[in-house]
Amino acid sequence: MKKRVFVITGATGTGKTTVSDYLRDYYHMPKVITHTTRPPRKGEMNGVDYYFEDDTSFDKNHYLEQVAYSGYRYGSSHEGIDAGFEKNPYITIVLDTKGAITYAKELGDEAVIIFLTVSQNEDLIDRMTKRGDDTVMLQERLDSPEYRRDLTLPAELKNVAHVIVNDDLDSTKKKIDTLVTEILN
Ligand SMILES: Nc1ncnc2c1ncn2[C@@H]1O[C@H](COP(=O)(O)OP(=O)(O)OP(=O)(O)O)[C@@H](O)[C@H]1O
Ligand SMILES: Nc1nc2c(ncn2[C@@H]2O[C@H](COP(=O)(O)O)[C@@H](O)[C@H]2O)c(=O)[nH]1
Repeated sequence: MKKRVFVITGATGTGKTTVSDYLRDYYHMPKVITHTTRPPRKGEMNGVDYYFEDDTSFDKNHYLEQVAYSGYRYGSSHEGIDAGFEKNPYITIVLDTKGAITYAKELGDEAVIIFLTVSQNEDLIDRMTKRGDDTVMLQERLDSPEYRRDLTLPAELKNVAHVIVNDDLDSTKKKIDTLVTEILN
């Protein structure tokens, strides 16, 4: 059985975590917990949503890739990926588009890249506000080059990523079901 990592990418608020949680809950794909220096949002837990790090502890891990996003550091560790694959041949991870490009290059067709987008970018602000994002951090994020960059499918992922418009969650789940069936059979 060929190993696969389902990489969910796209702009903030497009629903990457929601889709990755769906793959974990309905397809029993272990979710790779990544590392960040960003402070936790309300309700987020260390070891569940992220490994929350400071600059010193962040540097102690061994990363397949790491990025800066809106002023904070994020990275996916070899240890986290290996731990996922020890449990199951199919795993899932949430990454920005820079990370997704690295996965596509490093892992080839072992990485199944799913790029999420929405029809109206304004909806993303609404979603993040409803999610309870801190207003100052939200504004910083909207002003960041990474946020703007991830609104568009990068050239490196054209003809590589499966693009899903996540306006309606039920229809997104159906598209994910079709894709998973296609890849796993
Ligand atoms: N199709 C949808 N319609 C409306 N709300 C949605 C939809 N999909 C997800 N959401 C909601 O939008 C919010 C953002 O979703 P989520 O946290 O999954 O996004 P994300 O891409 O992981 O964001 P980030 O990159 O900032 O972590 C959540 O509150 C989620 O419940
Ligand atoms: N390249 C990587 N991107 C990551 C990683 N962990 C999370 N992310 C992405 O960062 C942004 C911001 O995340 P948020 O939780 O602060 O909203 C988002 O696009 C995530 O997908 C990682 O290890 N590597």
